[in-house]
Amino acid sequence: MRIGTPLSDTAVRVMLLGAGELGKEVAIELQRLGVEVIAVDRYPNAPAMQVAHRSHVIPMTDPQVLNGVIMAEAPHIIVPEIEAIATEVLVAIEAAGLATVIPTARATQLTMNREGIRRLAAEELGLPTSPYAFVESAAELAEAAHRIGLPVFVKPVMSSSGKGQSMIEAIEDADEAWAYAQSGGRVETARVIVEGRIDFDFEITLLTVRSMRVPDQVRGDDDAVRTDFCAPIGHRQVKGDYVESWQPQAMTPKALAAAQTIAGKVTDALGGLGVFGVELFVKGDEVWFSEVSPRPHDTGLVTLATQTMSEFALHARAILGLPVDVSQRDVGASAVIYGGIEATGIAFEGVAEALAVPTADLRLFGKPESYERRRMGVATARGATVDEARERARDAASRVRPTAA
Ligand SMILES: Nc1ncnc2c1ncn2[C@@H]1O[C@H](COP(=O)(O)OP(=O)(O)OP(=O)(O)O)[C@@H](O)[C@H]1O
Ligand SMILES: NCC(=O)N[C@@H]1O[C@H](COP(=O)([O-])[O-])[C@@H](O)[C@H]1O
Ligand SMILES: [Mg+2]
Repeated sequence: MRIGTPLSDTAVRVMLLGAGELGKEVAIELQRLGVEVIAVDRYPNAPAMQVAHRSHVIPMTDPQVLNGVIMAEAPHIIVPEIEAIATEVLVAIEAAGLATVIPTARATQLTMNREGIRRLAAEELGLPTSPYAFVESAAELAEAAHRIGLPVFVKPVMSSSGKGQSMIEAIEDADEAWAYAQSGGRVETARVIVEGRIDFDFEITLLTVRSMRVPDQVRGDDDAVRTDFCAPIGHRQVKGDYVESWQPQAMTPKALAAAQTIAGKVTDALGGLGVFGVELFVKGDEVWFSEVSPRPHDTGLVTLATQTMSEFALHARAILGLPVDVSQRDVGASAVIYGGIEATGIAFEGVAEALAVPTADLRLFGKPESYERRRMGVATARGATVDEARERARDAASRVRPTAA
């Protein structure tokens, strides 16, 4: 793709739908390449808005309003960033040839809803997954949990970062899990997935990148797309939200091959260009598909410290049709900094102490409002071993103290 001058007739305009911490890093990478960036989210001063050329605050789940903003801005490329968008609008925009949706409108629609991607992966592609059922009431939930076998995970079909998610170990807890799922989704829907627990040794995100082969003339031809895999990222989740990640995660050659095969099949089926975060459970040589983000993944924040090109740089390059380099340079880790308090305009104490940890770096996202379990920043570090890097990242993160103004 030819890149023009931002804010002129030749500009390449990219619209981010969702302007959180992941979008902020993508926006910075696009800015570096001279792309005009428009950030959209549900609240003002979202992280990516602070580094975009302009921004819009709209309910992105309202089809009419979303369509209006897209029509007014006429972006060349639309980059969905969060699991709460009226994706039917993107389908129509793509069908009318008005913009390229990353990776494709269909992929965005399928992955926005756990039902779409789970049925594609398990029923169409035949990939191994946990046993599952979709239910629409507390009674159906209890019945499904009984059939699948306890413990089960209960999640709203449209949610992310563990919102509305719980694990139940007794049928009596079905009512509470149902109510929690209803309150926690990013979008109002009564549908819930019930999943049997996979007893894994560890879980990974396999960042998978679909990009154009060079030379550029072959654009438009299906064979022109190549798939690359980053080194596997290991992570630890608490209450369905990632708290720590590291790269690489050691695994057997057989498990790695199986992981790449699964990721290849899923991303081929979704199509388009860009980074995908393929979430997998691993036990010995065995691998299960969990879910996939058709965009950079939160656990992939570690790549800011480890790879030649972070997952955000890879996404920016890939969506512009530019070549990518997925090589890992260093062993590293990331650790999340939660708000811990409910307040607006908070301050961060201990930043100097955190950055005094060898190899440590920080991202403070600049979210205008903090709450207990809101991710407000992340610490990264490198090390001679994964253990050393994890220790350093955790140490750095723990030195940062969010405080009310
Ligand atoms: N069926 C399962 N078996 C075992 N663990 C599970 C299962 N489902 C979820 N988990 C655990 O909960 C975590 C979060 O689940 P999941 O990825 O489905 O939620 P999410 O809300 O989409 O989170 P995110 O948006 O951060 O990816 C998983 O990474 C895993 O640790
Ligand atoms: N697991 C998905 C994920 O990490 N998404 C990231 O979190 C933001 C929402 O944060 P918020 O809920 O604090 O506004 C999203 O915009 C995205 O950057
Ligand atoms: Mg997940």
